[in-house]
Amino acid sequence: MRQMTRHSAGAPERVLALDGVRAEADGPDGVVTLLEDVTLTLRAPRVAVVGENGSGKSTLARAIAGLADVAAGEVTVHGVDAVRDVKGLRRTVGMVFANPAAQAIMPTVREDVELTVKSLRHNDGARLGRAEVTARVDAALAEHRLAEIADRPCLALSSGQAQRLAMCSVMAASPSLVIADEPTSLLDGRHRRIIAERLLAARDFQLLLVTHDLELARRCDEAVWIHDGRVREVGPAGDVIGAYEAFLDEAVATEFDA
Ligand SMILES: Nc1ncnc2c1ncn2[C@@H]1O[C@H](COP(=O)(O)OP(=O)(O)OP(=O)(O)O)[C@@H](O)[C@H]1O
Repeated sequence: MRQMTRHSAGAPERVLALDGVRAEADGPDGVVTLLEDVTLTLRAPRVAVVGENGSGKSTLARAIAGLADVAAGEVTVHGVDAVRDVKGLRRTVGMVFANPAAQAIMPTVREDVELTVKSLRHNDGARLGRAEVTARVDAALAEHRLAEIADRPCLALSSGQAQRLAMCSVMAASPSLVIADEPTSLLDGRHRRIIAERLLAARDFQLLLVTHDLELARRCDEAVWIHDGRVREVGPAGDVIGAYEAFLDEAVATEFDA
């Protein structure tokens, strides 16, 4: 098989860097700041993002994927300017959203995966041949245990099946950064473990995993704790998750003492 342009050969070093990032949104009472002064340099292959509800984790993920209003600062994803180079970013980043129902574009499962595979190019810019597209789609469907429901309408999928399809379509594009926002939240026990193992075992992309599953987060190499729109801690996953758990224990204890 020929080398695909989106695989890592000749790709820049996998560094995810944010420098002084402020993200904003238009609220009912004017502009609100969702992230403030976020500066991070992440080189680890698997990075977890943790923090309480509303702390800014999804906003951080969206800022890296070019989907948030970055009002100040720089975001660089594997050498691509994520604020200005939308086309380059599309080739580099794959994002699995927290709400997978919003992610499927095409009528059926197979067509949705096929849409992604058809967008791939060989190093020389050539499109994939029909047989190659079919082979890749079949392989992706089998890998994500979707082959049996390949011809089912996307709108008829259960939440967990939709989440697996979202993951399959994203992975089929061979992005060098996969951002997964709560990718296992809707899955049953078996598929939660399968998807988690696959994400953690992967070596052909950098993973940014937004999760409330602290056991999963602990298994990443590095972690970022977001608190109130700012980076509270960043470092080895065990250390950061330990500090976050201690914070949660204290918060819960205070709640019951009051
Ligand atoms: N468009 C918007 N307008 C106003 N506020 C917003 C907007 N988008 C997000 N927010 C607010 O920004 C904060 C951060 O949201 P975000 O979705 O990033 O949190 P999160 O850490 O991912 O939370 P969760 O764990 O609940 O998914 C929240 O208080 C949210 O209500």
